[in-house]
Amino acid sequence: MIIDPLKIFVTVVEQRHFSRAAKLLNLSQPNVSLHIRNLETELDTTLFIRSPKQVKVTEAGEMLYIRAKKILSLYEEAKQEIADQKHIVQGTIKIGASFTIGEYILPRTLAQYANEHPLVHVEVTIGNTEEVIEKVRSNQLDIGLIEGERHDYDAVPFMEDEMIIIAPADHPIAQLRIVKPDMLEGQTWIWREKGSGTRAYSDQLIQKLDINVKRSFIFSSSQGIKEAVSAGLGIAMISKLTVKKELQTGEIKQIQVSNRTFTRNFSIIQGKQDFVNRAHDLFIEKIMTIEK
Ligand SMILES: O=S([O-])[O-]
Repeated sequence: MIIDPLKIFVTVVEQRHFSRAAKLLNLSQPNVSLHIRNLETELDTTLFIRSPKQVKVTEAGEMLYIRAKKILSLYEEAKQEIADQKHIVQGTIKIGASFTIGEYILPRTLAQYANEHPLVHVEVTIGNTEEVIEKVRSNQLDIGLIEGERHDYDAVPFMEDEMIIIAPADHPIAQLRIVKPDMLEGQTWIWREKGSGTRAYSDQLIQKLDINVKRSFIFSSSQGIKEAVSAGLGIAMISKLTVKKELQTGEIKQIQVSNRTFTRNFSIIQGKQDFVNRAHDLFIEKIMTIEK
């Protein structure tokens, strides 16, 4: 089939090396060379300038490479459509999730999804909200699960999340049943890094409550924040989902600010792929129906 030589050709171009390509493809080097020679004969041109260290792609090779990538991608689409017609759910989906979603929501949802669709391969990348958005925008990821709502990326909310202020168990404000907003004045805060949904929410809150921060520390994970608060470093705003256990054990305390509750949404964004497979659609359906 023409697809195999094209796959081999594309791999040699990308690796700039016959033996590296052969290794990646699990073929012998003579086999790879034979396929390339056959292609050259068929097209009556030279595709590579060979040297012992590297191969250089000729102009004709560059032209073929661009078309070969398109042919291979169309072929994958056709394969997927045929499988979809037969109701076989397969393929790969690349999902990006913020830390809170990736560590506290996605594993359970994914376990159910993987059970229901055993032929789907899922790759998960965890990063902060801005990193996930950037990867979806540049098509490195198919789906992004982010914190907050981003109208600029057609984000669709799928779940509400409660944010709370936490303090070390022996902190003076942790001893009060209700804390007035002005009692949060002049505290030491532990923040997530800029770019995270948690940080964006915390910044808005500090602004809204119009309070001064005495000192702040930055941690780039929820785990780091929990540990820092429980060690007595300061107070923090965080998703309640991430501290359920610690609240139960009493290691850290939730601060009730007047009669306020703080909520935000988790949202889903999708890349602009030309072709969306059924595995992808079913995953979106699963996320949209997560038990709240
Ligand atoms: O990981 S976050 O908070 O965007």
